[in-house]
Amino acid sequence: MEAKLLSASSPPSFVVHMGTKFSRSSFVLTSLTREFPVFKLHCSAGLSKKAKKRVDASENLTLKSVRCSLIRQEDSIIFSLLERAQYCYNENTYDPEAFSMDGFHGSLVGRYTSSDEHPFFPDDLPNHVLPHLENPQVLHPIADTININPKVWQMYFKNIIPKLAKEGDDGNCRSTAICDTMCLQALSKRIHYGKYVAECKYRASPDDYEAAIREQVLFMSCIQIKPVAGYGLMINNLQDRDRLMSLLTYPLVEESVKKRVEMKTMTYGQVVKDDAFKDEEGDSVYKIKPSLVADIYGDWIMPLTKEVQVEYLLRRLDLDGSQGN
Ligand SMILES: O=C(O)C(=O)C[C@]1(C(=O)O)C=C[C@@H](O)C=C1
Repeated sequence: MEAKLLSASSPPSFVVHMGTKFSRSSFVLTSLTREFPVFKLHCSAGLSKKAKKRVDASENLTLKSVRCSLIRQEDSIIFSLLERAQYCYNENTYDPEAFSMDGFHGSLVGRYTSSDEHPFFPDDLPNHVLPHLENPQVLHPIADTININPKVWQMYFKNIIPKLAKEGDDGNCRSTAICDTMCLQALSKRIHYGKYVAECKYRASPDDYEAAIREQVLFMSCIQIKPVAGYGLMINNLQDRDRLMSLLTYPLVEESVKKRVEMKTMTYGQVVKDDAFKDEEGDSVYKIKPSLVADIYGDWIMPLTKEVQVEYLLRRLDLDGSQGN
């Protein structure tokens, strides 16, 4: 991958070019505020008319296979966090005024066409560069309307970066932008996998889920439509309100996820060179605190994954009674 840090005058921004043999495209990181920088994606190349239809036939939708995918994604998340942790906060990365380049309009190789990728800026998407890869429709079509990336973005810059990156500036704005992109994409993908998890759970126990979904939808309509007259009904449904969440929550699985990511972070993040890299007591030195990643999973990644599951399930039944797949 060719990577260059460029800058634009309109709008001023950070840019990473990613060239492939098919196209030359790039990625722009701009910032509206210091806390919550803004990525912008553009792409100029178009689809070839002769391109063959590409279909992904590899899907295997069972809770076991989806959980295997979540486990594999832990590696991407841990590695991208480890990469990001080597740089300081680097405020300039997020400052649209810090660099400028006349007439630049950046773009990134076509992403977000797959059902397991979610754009951070859906209104500003580039044209596809590569022929579209069709995924089998395994989710209810309502899945396309669920995108909680604004929360992922906020969580990353507000809750993860301050704990992950040292304060200060080491001048590596380009690498910082690339690492942020990798982290955000890995986190977003993992969290939105909640749609697949939810679909598996629904298919395994449709009656239980349907009852819990209907109760929750009823509870929500009570709050919205009859906050006072429906008070008694609300109290009854209050007990049911969390039924959907408790149905899809597996505390033991969550504990083992946290334990596993902590162990993986110890393994992948251990500084392995010679004794010089051990601290005074001779203990191992880690690039990031292993418990930090376990905490990020426990406090953010798994709760947001569950939020996606709830969002999906609430829309999974349409109220006319017709269902998806
Ligand atoms: O594995 C599941 O059943 C999931 O729903 C995924 C997940 C997770 O985010 O890792 C979320 C909720 C469960 O309590 C356990 C794990």
